[in-house]
Amino acid sequence: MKQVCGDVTEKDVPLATEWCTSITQLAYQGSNPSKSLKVLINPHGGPGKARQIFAQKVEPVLRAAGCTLDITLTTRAGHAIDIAQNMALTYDALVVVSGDGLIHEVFNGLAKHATPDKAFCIPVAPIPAGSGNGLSLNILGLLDGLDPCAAALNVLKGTGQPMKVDLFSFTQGNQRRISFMSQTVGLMADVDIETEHLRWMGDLRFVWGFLRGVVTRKTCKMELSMKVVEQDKSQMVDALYARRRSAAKGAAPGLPAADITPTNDKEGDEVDSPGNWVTFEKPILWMVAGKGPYVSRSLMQFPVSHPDDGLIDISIQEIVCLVVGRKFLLDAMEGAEFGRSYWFSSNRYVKGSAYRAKPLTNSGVLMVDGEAFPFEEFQIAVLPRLGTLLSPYPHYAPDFKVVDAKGTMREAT
Ligand SMILES: Nc1ncnc2c1ncn2[C@@H]1O[C@H](COP(=O)(O)OP(=O)(O)OP(=O)(O)O)[C@@H](O)[C@H]1O
Repeated sequence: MKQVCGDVTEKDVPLATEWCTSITQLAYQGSNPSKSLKVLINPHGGPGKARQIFAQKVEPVLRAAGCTLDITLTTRAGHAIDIAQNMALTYDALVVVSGDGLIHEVFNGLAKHATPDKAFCIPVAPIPAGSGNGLSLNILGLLDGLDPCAAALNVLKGTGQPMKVDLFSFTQGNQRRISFMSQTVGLMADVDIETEHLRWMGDLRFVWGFLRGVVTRKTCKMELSMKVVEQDKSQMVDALYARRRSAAKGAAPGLPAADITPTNDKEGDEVDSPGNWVTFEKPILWMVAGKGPYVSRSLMQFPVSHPDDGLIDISIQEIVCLVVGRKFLLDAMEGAEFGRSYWFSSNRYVKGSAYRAKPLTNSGVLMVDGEAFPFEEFQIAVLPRLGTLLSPYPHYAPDFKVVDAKGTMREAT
């Protein structure tokens, strides 16, 4: 018998091959690591290191696993929309090396695809290379969410069972866009826009912008109409953990026609969604609505969010007789990365199936998924389970700590 290596003979080769295949299957949790991937890289995202991050930390991992890569460097804003819109539906996943802005473009491109329902079934996998990287943090958690190598492994392992996620239909005038993460007005939106030029600072720009906002402390006047489904904070925490345990899955209903124009009739809904309409018209410091616990490493904005409950979490920071002063805002920074502000009584937090927002002043900032939009009336409806993500878990990765009777934060059980 011919020696192959050391004591290994020809007859051992089939056995060794079978053994290697089993190890590979074990390592990749039953998913085939050799994938066909469309890769989008934004060379100008965040601190501008996306190209190096991909070449040094991500590409070697994907190539070693035998993946076929079709790589495009985006050359302008809007480029990723065009690519996703015209993409062949033959890829196993769409890998996005950037921050959340490019992910926003990708989902909007998929919505314009000739066959959007099929296009939305191609899973999207973020590789963190922007400033906020909220989606990556939500999929991989605080520890791994900013690690490009962990994100590369998620691409190889995560396609076994992609995670369905709700998206939002954002309508303004007769324009419809897809939002996947957040809509923000007031101080938090000012923070985003006023620190655009500080992308080189990475996510520290948000902390700097918040401190600056505390000094200027402007209020914001909006009329908010929310179709509220749940508003009891303790029950929302209980539901979070119950749902994580069961991680229920259902069928994706698809993208409704693009012309769901808003109606002014509060009784008549453009979508058949649950809940009761509630109107809120007090001056506020900010309103942030969206999905996914983290919007950046320093802020767990929606700690009780579920990927696919068909609802949007809405957080309104009220002004209560000037109690919300500068000291309060500075205190609010402590524990913000663990969602401590969720428990503040001045943080009105509800889950709804739709909402409308109408600015009552002429000037202000509206950010959608971190991108600036006209400060005008808009409407949001949830598109249940339309998006598909690669994720190691069937739920968002970050844990939410609860506050006990003594005000100490602890892990929820
Ligand atoms: N080649 C390019 N030149 C200029 N802008 C680009 C280019 N490619 C993409 N963009 C734009 O850059 C915007 C921001 O990109 P990205 O999300 O990657 O970074 P970021 O905003 O720093 O990160 P985050 O959204 O997580 O804060 C995108 O919305 C996109 O419109």
